[in-house]
Amino acid sequence: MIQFKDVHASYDEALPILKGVSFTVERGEFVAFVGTNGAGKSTTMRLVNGLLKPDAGEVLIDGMSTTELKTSQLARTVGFLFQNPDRQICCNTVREELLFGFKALGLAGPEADARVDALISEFGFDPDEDPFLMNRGARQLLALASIVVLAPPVVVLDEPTTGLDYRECVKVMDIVRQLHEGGTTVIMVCHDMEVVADYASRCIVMSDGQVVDDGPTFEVLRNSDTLERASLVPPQIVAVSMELACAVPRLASRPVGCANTVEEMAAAIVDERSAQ
Ligand SMILES: Nc1ncnc2c1ncn2[C@@H]1O[C@H](COP(=O)(O)OP(=O)(O)OP(=O)(O)O)[C@@H](O)[C@H]1O
Repeated sequence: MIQFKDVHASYDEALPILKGVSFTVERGEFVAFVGTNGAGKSTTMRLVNGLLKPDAGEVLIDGMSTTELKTSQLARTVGFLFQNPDRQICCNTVREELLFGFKALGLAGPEADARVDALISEFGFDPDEDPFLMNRGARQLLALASIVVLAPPVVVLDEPTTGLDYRECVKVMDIVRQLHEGGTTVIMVCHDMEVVADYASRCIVMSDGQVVDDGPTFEVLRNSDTLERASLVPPQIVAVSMELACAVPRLASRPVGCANTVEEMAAAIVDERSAQ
């Protein structure tokens, strides 16, 4: 469980970045952090993995403050995918890259080798390929695989789909979904509201270093005040159903005015037509 209690944080104490952030993420949740550029989302992620410590307040991981936990202890609990995979990749071959985390944590050995080999075949990697010659999507997959292989109970993903085409995005996010279904807690910063809507069950909205909304994803993404306050554009189907409900008030309580997905909207339109 991850708990932020009235957390204040900065890179330079004269310029506060987080201004009293509080939330709790329970084991097994899939939470998306959204908000405008500079809202403090990545800073919040750096506090989760202990790269940054709070100026005031507390960040607790399973009840232990990150100021007391050693970096190596935190690294075993929280896997971190950087926004740019090139900040993470440092080895000359895919196999070495996947073994790197085990070596850094002092866990190299036959079991680690077996896990790496299994993952290489699962992801379809060439173990001898130079990661720096792989394309952007493949490097992102490798960076994600280097976390998955360590099986941390929590993964933090800072904009995992930025710079990926649709096919690569689905591939990366399907792996994240499988991780979550296997019991991993997922915390993700994401600017793509379609991805947020498709994968996260809870959404925390940040603006100017504070949490301005926190709740089930579609409740948050259908809240006009939140959307305006954090300059968010909802997923297209949500936008269409909200527009319909606004333009024709009787539709607000009908499925067509509440549809969140393509499937729900298609079924709602069929219902609406057969009710006429
Ligand atoms: N390493 C750093 N040193 C100094 N200031 C920083 C550093 N990283 C971020 N900041 C500043 O902290 C503020 C919050 O940045 P942060 O990256 O947390 O926001 P964000 O919500 O993740 O934005 P984005 O969506 O653009 O990544 C910004 O004003 C940013 O310039």
